[in-house]
Amino acid sequence: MTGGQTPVVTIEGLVKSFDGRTVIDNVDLTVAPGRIVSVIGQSGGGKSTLLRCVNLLEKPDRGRIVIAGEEVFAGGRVVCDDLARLRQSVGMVFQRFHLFPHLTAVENVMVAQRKAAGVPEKQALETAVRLLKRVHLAHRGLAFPDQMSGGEQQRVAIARALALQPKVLLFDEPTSALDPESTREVLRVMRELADDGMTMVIVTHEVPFARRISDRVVFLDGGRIIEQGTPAEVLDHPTHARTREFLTSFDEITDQETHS
Ligand SMILES: Nc1ncnc2c1ncn2[C@@H]1O[C@H](COP(=O)(O)OP(=O)(O)OP(=O)(O)O)[C@@H](O)[C@H]1O
Repeated sequence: MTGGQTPVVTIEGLVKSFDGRTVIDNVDLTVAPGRIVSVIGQSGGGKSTLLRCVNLLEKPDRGRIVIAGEEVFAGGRVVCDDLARLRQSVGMVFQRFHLFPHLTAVENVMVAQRKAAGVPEKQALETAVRLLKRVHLAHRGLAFPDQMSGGEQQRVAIARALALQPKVLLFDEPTSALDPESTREVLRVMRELADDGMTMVIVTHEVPFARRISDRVVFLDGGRIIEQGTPAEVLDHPTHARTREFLTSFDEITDQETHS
């Protein structure tokens, strides 16, 4: 339910193929303001491709995408006249942080604001300092990426995305390259963003985290949404055999880790 508010993300009948192989197969998805949607599923199920289509890093074959009321893809073509502006509205946090290695944390958060949004230097600096504080990195502003842990780098990447005042943040497995301590730090920041009302779509293998944070969980398999619902519906009472299989394999991995 969107409660009458314009959805931040609307996807209708999305189709994407690579080399004649369909990897997103007629997907519909709506994300209302302030909602957290987690997308789970087996490797290769199309989760990253789905996210990358939302901000048109991948061009879909068919379907319709509307971001905050503005149609950006329809009738098989991009209808957004300003992709840079779209990518400000639709922030993305990747598995590997993609920071500039020759820039400090502060500079990494400033650079997108300066280049993409033309923000004056003083204002970009103030925003960077404020956002590094928000991700609990006030003390690391002058560090370069290779002097930071993976969790610190990922939090800088989150601050960088926030600096462009996105309407929605897309997270593509943000913790899968991190150790447990770094994972905890990043998940804490994501939970705080959720508490502050940020709209988020999260592709994750962290099922317990998805359960805690999400309003809705979507199970994507073979490019199709097999089922979706509240975390309790999808994770505790899955109706589809593929979802049950996925969750069982996940439980087995967790058990092995717990007992090793
Ligand atoms: N640029 C590309 N060219 C060709 N095939 C691609 C491309 N990107 C993705 N694919 C294929 O599309 C399918 C879906 O990939 P995708 O990365 O979206 O899945 P995923 O669910 O995110 O997987 P994972 O959990 O392993 O990241 C895979 O079979 C993948 O090999």
